[in-house]
Amino acid sequence: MLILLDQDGVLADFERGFHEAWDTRMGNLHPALPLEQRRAFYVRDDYPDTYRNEVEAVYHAQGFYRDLPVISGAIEAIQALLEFGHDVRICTSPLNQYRFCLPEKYEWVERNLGPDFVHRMIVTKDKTVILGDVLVDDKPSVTGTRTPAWQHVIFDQPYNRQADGPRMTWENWNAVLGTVRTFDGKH
Ligand SMILES: Nc1ncnc2c1ncn2[C@H]1C[C@H](O)[C@@H](COP(=O)(O)O)O1
Ligand SMILES: [Mg+2]
Repeated sequence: MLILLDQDGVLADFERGFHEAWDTRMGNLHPALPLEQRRAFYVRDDYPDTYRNEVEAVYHAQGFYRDLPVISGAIEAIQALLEFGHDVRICTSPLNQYRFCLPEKYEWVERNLGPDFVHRMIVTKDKTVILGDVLVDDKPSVTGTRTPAWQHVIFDQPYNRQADGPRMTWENWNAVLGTVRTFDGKH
């Protein structure tokens, strides 16, 4: 299978990175919301409007994307997927404020998956134009200009539990991906 893996919220722990950076900068005024209480996909939508600039300043800051921790189990699962013979690519959308986000996404992949994996990165604002059998993504609804070729498998996070469809974690990935149909109609 051609497997597209989203980066933030699937491989890189955006939530933990945000939580720690927010508590360092702003914790004395408004403690970070515990992950289990996050409900909106965009973190800014779970904080009071008055803090919108401060929320954005956290993930616009230099070093934020580069230093995100790895989601537990992701690296081992990718190695296993490659050993099974799957074609694994990272499919990620940069922020419009791309100055630090874009190069740091590449740095993150080089640091955590090795320099060869950088060749497997697909950076796009519209994931629906990318070919694949499956897109594993934490966003509850991935939309764009086309009808996607891939099947969306939701990577389980507290803020996407309202969405229907197959859900994956780095514990159950083998069973969930086993249910995905490929372009040829084969499992
Ligand atoms: N939970 C989020 N809140 C705010 N912004 C987010 C969140 N998750 C991702 N983003 C931003 C930052 C990323 O650069 C892009 C999407 O990245 P992707 O690798 O496609 O998940 O959106
Ligand atoms: Mg994501």
